[in-house]
Amino acid sequence: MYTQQDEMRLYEQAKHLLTESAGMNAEHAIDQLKEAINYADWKYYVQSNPVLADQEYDALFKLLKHTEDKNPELVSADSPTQRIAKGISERFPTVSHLVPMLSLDNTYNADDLNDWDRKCRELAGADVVEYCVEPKYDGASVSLIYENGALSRGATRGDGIMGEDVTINVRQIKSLPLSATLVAKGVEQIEIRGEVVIHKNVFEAFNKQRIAEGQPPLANPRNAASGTLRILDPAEVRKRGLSAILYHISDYTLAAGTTRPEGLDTHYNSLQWLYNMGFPTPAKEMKVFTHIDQVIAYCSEFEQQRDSLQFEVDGLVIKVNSFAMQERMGMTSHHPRWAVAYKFKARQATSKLLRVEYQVGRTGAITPVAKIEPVPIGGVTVSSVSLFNEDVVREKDVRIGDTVLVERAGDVIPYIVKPLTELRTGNEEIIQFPKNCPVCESELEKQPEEAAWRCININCPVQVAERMIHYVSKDAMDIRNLGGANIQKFYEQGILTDIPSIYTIDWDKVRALGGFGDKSITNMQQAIEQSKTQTLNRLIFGLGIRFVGETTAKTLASAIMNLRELYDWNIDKLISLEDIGPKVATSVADFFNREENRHMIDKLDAAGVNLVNQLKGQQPVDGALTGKTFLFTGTLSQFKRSDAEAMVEEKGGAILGGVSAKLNYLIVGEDAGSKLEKAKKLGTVNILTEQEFMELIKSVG
Ligand SMILES: NC(=O)c1ccc[n+]([C@@H]2O[C@H](COP(=O)([O-])OP(=O)(O)OC[C@H]3O[C@@H](n4cnc5c(N)ncnc54)[C@H](O)[C@@H]3O)[C@@H](O)[C@H]2O)c1
Ligand SMILES: [Zn+2]
Repeated sequence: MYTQQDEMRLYEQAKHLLTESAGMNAEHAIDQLKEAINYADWKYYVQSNPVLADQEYDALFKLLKHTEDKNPELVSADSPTQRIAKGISERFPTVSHLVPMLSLDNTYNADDLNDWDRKCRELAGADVVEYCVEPKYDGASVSLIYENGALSRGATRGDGIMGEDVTINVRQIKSLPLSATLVAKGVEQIEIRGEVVIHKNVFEAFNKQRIAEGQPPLANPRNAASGTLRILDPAEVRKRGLSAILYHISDYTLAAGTTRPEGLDTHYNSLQWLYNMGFPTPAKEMKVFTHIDQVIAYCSEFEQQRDSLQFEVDGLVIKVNSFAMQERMGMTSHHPRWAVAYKFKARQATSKLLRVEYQVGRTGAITPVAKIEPVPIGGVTVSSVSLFNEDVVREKDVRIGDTVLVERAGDVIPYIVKPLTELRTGNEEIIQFPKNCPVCESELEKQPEEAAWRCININCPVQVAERMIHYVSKDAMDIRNLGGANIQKFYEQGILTDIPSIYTIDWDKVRALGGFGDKSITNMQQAIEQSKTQTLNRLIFGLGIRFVGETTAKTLASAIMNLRELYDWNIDKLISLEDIGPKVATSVADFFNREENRHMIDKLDAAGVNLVNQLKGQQPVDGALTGKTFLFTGTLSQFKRSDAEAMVEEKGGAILGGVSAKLNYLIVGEDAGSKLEKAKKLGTVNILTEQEFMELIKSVG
């Protein structure tokens, strides 16, 4: 349909229109906009592979609408503002909708909503209009027909008049009832509309799989849902686990002599009515308000929770609640006048990848960072995006000069969803990973089973600084006041050189730097002094041995009396400890074999830092949990893992490093993996949720 040249030209045209359409002659602007929007629609609806971010598309659409409003004589019947997008592929038979399936009008802020409310009340001829507000699910719309109580047809929206008949795929959606007690209510036929969606977790797993198979990841759950709904193999559709949420009754026929079922008077009641029959509707999520101010307040409140929802929601839909009023208000050829979408702040944008920089971390791992043309996304300007490691660069096949789709969702750091390969000119450069450390020039190394290239020079300046920052961090030696910024500064000035030098800081030099008051110096000195008596496990963690996290550090600490004992531990002996596998054992043995590390430990010892396990040899705490063993797995949401472990230990319980016959309790958070599986297989472990764990702790007092 479009050649690659067309694609490149139209993309450039779209970008150009977004920034420079102001001075254009209206007729020319309209032609260009129509062309660009038609192209974006085709990519989006037919190929399920958008080239523009939604807000870019919406901005073009608005521009077209605005230009046409000012020049009504230039509006043509084929304008995207006059119809629903082209959404029909040739894969499925087409069917007509009983009632046109329209799009929604969009609003982006309180002003837009106020305008809409004013128009609404005018059209409805009422001072007060009741509004029903519900989530705008980001998926693919479907129309379902139930005849004599049974699901008889499922269709996509298509162009709004005709859709694709995807009945067989719709039947694979487990949350949709194949039959319902409609006949008993006198309903012979009903058309219900809703959104086919994909759970965020399912989407993530699906994209991982695609990447593993060498395919580009999909841009968002919406494209995944609409793509899946149009796969030709129903078994595959079933496997992908689609869900559906129904939000509208568009048509119904009653059996002769039946009166309208109670509930079919307002939107709110109709969705409750469906819900009570077993249909998945937003019955629990929707809210009714009588004033637009309440609607506006609810919209901004709801936007805050967007990340905690199971499904992607890109806004809220506000609907006039009364069916009689809806009828009076009618629709345009594009959208009903009685409903409007309030769209959340955009999270995606397209930009150009300018170059790649390489950062060196504490363990020497090299992280490629893409520098992109700055773009605003969700309220901040993004110009740097991590590419994580070489594998990710290769999997996504991003190149310098590529146009890339960037996403920034909530607290998640921005990432590149995909390069827009259809826009390549041929001048893009494959990203060449450096062979040498960008800081110290040492040759980089990569273990076959690892994703990251590393600088293994222990004296590499960035690593030295990062190691100190880790050493003082809260979960390690907890030296407050001496944070990352100070360490960086002292290191640059030669006041700090390595971890032991923290204990021999020349405070006169610090004073000479300026900017440090007596109080802040005293605070730092005290915190450093206190760190000398920290427990051995914190010291081991603070040393920054690769693969040694807080839990492994505890395991190691509790196996010894003095840190130097580890000099003699070989890999076999280390593996005999709970939760320590060959990878960790090799790293630990290697660390303690190195002369420079032993030298560092000597210096810490000389500075008075505790190397002894003071807890060992003491009677274990006698508490309600004495003799009981615990392990935490998955992402905990109610408490920090280290705090929960401390609670167990305070009551005499022990933390194990892995699942074995010795384990009594496994506490599972979100996304628990192999440990949970193993515990289930063993059958002897008590598996607790976080809530159940808290109850257990409370019950033992
Ligand atoms: N990035 C691109 O290149 C590109 C191209 C075309 C379209 N788009 C995006 O798609 C939008 C247009 O698509 P659209 O016509 O589907 O409009 P839309 O997504 O803005 O809103 C309409 C749709 O919302 C859905 N919806 C979800 N929850 C709903 C609820 N509770 N009640 C009613 N409807 C609900 C329905 O499927 C309905 O058709 C554009 O605004 C743009 O954001 C993007
Ligand atoms: Zn280096």
